Amino acid sequence: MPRRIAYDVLCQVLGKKRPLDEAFNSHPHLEKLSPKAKAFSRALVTATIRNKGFIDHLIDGCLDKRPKGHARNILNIMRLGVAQLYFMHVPAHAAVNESLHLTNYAKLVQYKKLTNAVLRRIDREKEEYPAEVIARKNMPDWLYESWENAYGAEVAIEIAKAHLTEAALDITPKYADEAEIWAKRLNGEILDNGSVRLSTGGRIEELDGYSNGSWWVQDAAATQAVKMLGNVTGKTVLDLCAAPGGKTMQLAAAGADVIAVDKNKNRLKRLEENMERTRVTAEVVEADLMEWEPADFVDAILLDAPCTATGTLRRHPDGLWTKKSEDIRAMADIQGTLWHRASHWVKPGGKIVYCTCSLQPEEGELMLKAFLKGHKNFEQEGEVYRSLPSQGKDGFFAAVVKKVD
Ligand SMILES: C[S@@+](CC[C@H](N)C(=O)[O-])C[C@H]1O[C@@H](n2cnc3c(N)ncnc32)[C@H](O)[C@@H]1O
Repeated sequence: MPRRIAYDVLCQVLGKKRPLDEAFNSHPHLEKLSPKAKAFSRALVTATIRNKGFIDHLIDGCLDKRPKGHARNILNIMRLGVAQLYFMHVPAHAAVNESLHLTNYAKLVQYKKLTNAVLRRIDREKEEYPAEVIARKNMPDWLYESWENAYGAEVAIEIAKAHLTEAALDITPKYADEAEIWAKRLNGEILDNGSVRLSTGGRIEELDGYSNGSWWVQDAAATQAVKMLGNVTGKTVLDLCAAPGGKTMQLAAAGADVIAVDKNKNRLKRLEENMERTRVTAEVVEADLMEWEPADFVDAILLDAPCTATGTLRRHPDGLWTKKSEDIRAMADIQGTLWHRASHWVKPGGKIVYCTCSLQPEEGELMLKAFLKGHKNFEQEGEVYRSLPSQGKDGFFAAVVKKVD
């Protein structure tokens, strides 16, 4: 059963470009699995997607040509088999036999012999590959080349290598001076920005301090944007593209009067739940920022714009295969429009922090350059913030601009 679910989810993600979290969590038979089987199923499909480029390289080496149409799904069975052999420490006989059973489930029994031959050959020829080789093969060329262009070859390969493992779990304590307490209680370490990095496994909801809202999950890099606004106590801050509310909670906990705007109802529901749990308040507005406007000017704005999210692929490796290079231009257009609209809503002397969790300069450094060129009534304040997964944080960009008149 766990492998069947992994197979179904893999077909959904690679075939239908459905997000992994959504496809996995909505699988109709998920609740029939024990917690252990559920964890195995999730780990298997994630390892397969994370290492798909390398796995396909091995499979392609055993095939004259890839099957077409529905038969293409046999590749997904082989992929899951190779992932078990290479990345899941499953004994070879179990990985192969379970994959052969899957051919019945997938109505692809005519490929049983081929699947057996491919998996046995890959197991026989199994060798240790350098991390660089696996990492590079896992990255689509368009994406890897964009990082080479932006950060140079040495950094690009380090970024790719960072994607071989899952990202750490960072939490933001509601009160900054409680970082030490939570680091001790949750067996974590305090990072240079004040986040606590957890080594504890298990369900987040069951960890000490979660249910009473003493902290929330937020990558260390993502905490930077709010900090760049400086002291927000008593200031009215528009939190644009706010859901599910990581930065809303940060702003509200720091004493700002927050107006949190987002157009996604479901994500706003999560924002409301998050605020209730952490006992912070904000005015919540469900609206499309392409049309909505605030009633008054505000002291400051945080624009956490929608983006390609190529900085969070360690957590969401499905993005490697669901995103395309054309998405960058489309996102940059939206980001430019949102930033331009926001530029009308801040008081003179007020600041806008623009941020994205993308590694693409078009959505970060180049977007800032274009904004400054087109908005002479704003000037950049301080240095930009740019983090990379190779530094152990999500890829993130943030810049502050100030309205000068
Ligand atoms: C990067 S996420 C925001 C994360 C959030 N700031 C946090 O810290 O938890 C981007 C958000 O932009 C929202 N969004 C995208 N386009 C929008 C629009 N035109 N109007 C309002 N919200 C939009 C999405 O619904 C999504 O929740």
